[in-house]
Amino acid sequence: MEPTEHPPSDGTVTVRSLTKHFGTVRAVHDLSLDVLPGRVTGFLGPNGSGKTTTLRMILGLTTPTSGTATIGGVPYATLRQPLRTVGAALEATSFHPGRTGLDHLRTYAPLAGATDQRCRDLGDLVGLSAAGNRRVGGYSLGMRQRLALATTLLGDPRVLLLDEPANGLDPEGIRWLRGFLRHLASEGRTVLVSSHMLSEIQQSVDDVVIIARGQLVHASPMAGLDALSAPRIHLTSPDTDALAALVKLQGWDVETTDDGRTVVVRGTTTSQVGSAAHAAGLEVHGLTDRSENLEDLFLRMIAPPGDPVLDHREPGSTPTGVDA
Ligand SMILES: Nc1ncnc2c1ncn2[C@@H]1O[C@H](COP(=O)(O)OP(=O)(O)OP(=O)(O)O)[C@@H](O)[C@H]1O
Repeated sequence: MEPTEHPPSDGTVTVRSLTKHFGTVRAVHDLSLDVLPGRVTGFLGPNGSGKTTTLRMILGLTTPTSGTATIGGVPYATLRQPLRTVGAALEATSFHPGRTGLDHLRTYAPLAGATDQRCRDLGDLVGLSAAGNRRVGGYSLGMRQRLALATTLLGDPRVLLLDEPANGLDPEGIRWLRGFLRHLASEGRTVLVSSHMLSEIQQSVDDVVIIARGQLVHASPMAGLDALSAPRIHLTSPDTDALAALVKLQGWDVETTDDGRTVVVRGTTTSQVGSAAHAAGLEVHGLTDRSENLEDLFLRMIAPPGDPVLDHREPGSTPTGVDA
């Protein structure tokens, strides 16, 4: 490797108030986030939520309406050796069908300063060694994804931006990808992986950024999202204030809904709350386990405002910044 143009730790991707309008379509709106080195960050959102547009703006392929995106403190366009700094895979279909996988890597190798040996090593690394001499036109979608990944690594970049890399991979392939992304982050790289499915990436990411309709709805370490989906019990009572005070006294997390009629308790079970209320002589009219799994939580976060089924937001919930 030639000397890099930034200190090794400086692979942070910083997005500030990034906005993109395509005519009347508001693709990305006032988006701010930090993607940190040494971690895998999941960039989640439903179809059309603005993930690809954001990645394209980070890569200087789409001009923002307003806001900034930098890599190691500078815009992509001003990087001296972009392919040695950032490896990006935006789609897995733009390969010449007549070329072999290995020849595809060889075509891009000079731009990234990679040797022929590195092309062969990368083919092996992504599990394409046997297929390296076959024409890409005959590759499955999963094989194309592996080839796209190998291409992003040609310049040994510090930052990887991967748009839906799990698309088309079989379960074994997804498991392989998880380990591979973790390995890349353990080498100190910044790894940003987009997906529209939480279940696809939840086991492989350290941090999670969720967007919907072009806007940030949640950003935290994965553990923060796990904590939000912790058991949740709803209690109704003629005296919610006394009930909330009792629950607080027990050391459980408590919130009261905006209408003041329901106390939401976390970190305990229905029987424990019921017993505590009974022992304190408090009247309880309703005691319901409203726990939700991670997928439900994700669906609720990305639901359109006013969705009758899904839009029952947490009391006091607001978008947060990644605070790892
Ligand atoms: N070049 C363009 N011209 C007009 N509208 C666009 C353009 N590119 C994206 N959009 C619109 O911007 C919005 C965000 O699209 P984008 O592709 O960024 O979403 P995404 O989250 O990547 O979706 P998916 O998961 O389906 O790939 C969509 O409404 C899309 O139709």
